[in-house]
Amino acid sequence: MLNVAKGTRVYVAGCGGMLGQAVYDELAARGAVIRATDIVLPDPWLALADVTDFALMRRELTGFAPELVLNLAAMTDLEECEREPERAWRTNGEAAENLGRIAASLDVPYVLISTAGMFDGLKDVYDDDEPPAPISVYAKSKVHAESAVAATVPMHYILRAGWMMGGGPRKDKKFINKLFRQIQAGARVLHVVEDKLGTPTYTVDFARGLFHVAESGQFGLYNQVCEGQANRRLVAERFLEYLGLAGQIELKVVPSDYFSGEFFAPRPASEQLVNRKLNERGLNRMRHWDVCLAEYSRQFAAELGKPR
Ligand SMILES: NC(=O)C1=CN([C@@H]2O[C@H](COP(=O)(O)OP(=O)(O)OC[C@H]3O[C@@H](n4cnc5c(N)ncnc54)[C@H](OP(=O)(O)O)[C@@H]3O)[C@@H](O)[C@H]2O)C=CC1
Ligand SMILES: Cc1cn([C@H]2C[C@H](O)[C@@H](COP(=O)(O)OP(=O)(O)O[C@H]3O[C@@H](C)C(=O)[C@@H](O)[C@H]3O)O2)c(=O)[nH]c1=O
Repeated sequence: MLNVAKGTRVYVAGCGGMLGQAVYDELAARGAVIRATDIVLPDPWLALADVTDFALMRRELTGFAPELVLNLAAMTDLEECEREPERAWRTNGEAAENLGRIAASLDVPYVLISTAGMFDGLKDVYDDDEPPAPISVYAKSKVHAESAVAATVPMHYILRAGWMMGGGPRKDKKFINKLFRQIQAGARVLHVVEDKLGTPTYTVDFARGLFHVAESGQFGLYNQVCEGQANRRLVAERFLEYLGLAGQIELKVVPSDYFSGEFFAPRPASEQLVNRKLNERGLNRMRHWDVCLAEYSRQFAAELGKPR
């Protein structure tokens, strides 16, 4: 059985983003030998490698001789995916499949990160075995990745995350940092939707859980989200509270139509997941999202105190 510890060789594609930071930190804490690559290089421990270049990735992986391959690389801006569907398809779909094939040819396990956002949202909560019904280019590309990897890579783990929170003010590209940037710019009112339901997922917990699953030898597809469920308004409310700004900044609830210009990609009304399989197999290491948000918010509170 794989034990990710001192000296274990781990290749991480797409490690320059939100989740990449937490994965790198976890691997570094374990003393693993890491090759972390991306197309953006915000840190010196990253090297350049584009996952859509099959020949390059084959050289990368063969040369490094990993014991485990993680693929975090994706286009995660849903609007960009709608605008550039071919690039989204190549990056999120085809490249995920190709990396899996290379890992399989090297006879090592492959971890692919997938998303809660691949359902039509007509149900309230989705467990691991619900058939996907993607409604956006992003979601369709991720469904392709899931099914191709499941069909062609024997030693695969596919882990589905929900609304990701992580990476801090420097790397977080999603809801928390989008709110924070408005706060930093002096907003006294934040407009937030209540008609989108999801399961926040803290990258720190996700990374720890990922290695726990990858060490289990129980290959397959898993939902891996924080405990509890939420809507965007609730997350914003708790975030303001943890920043000590409740009462100072107004939260105005608006329908999703309010954002139809900025966030024009279709998003399901619900992308709430439950970790049924992780629970059944005793592999669930995820805390409640609110506990995680309290912890995560400290990075933003510290930033508020700094001179700009
Ligand atoms: N963020 C979220 O809310 C969620 C994310 N996920 C999944 O989690 C995984 C990790 O994403 P996350 O860290 O959150 O998002 P990020 O966008 O922060 O990280 C993804 C990284 O992949 C990079 N990337 C894009 N294209 C390529 C390429 N061709 N070759 C190599 N790297 C590339 C991105 O660079 P660049 O910034 O230039 O695009 C980025 O640095 C992804 O598979 C994503 O689909 C699942 C659910 C929710
Ligand atoms: C900035 C802002 C957004 N919103 C809402 C509108 C919209 O529904 C949503 C957009 O925020 P985000 O960009 O964080 O969310 P989004 O792009 O929907 O996040 C998705 O990312 C990809 C990668 C996934 O895999 C999905 O599962 C999902 O997590 O938040 C507000 O309500 N108020 C605001 O001030």
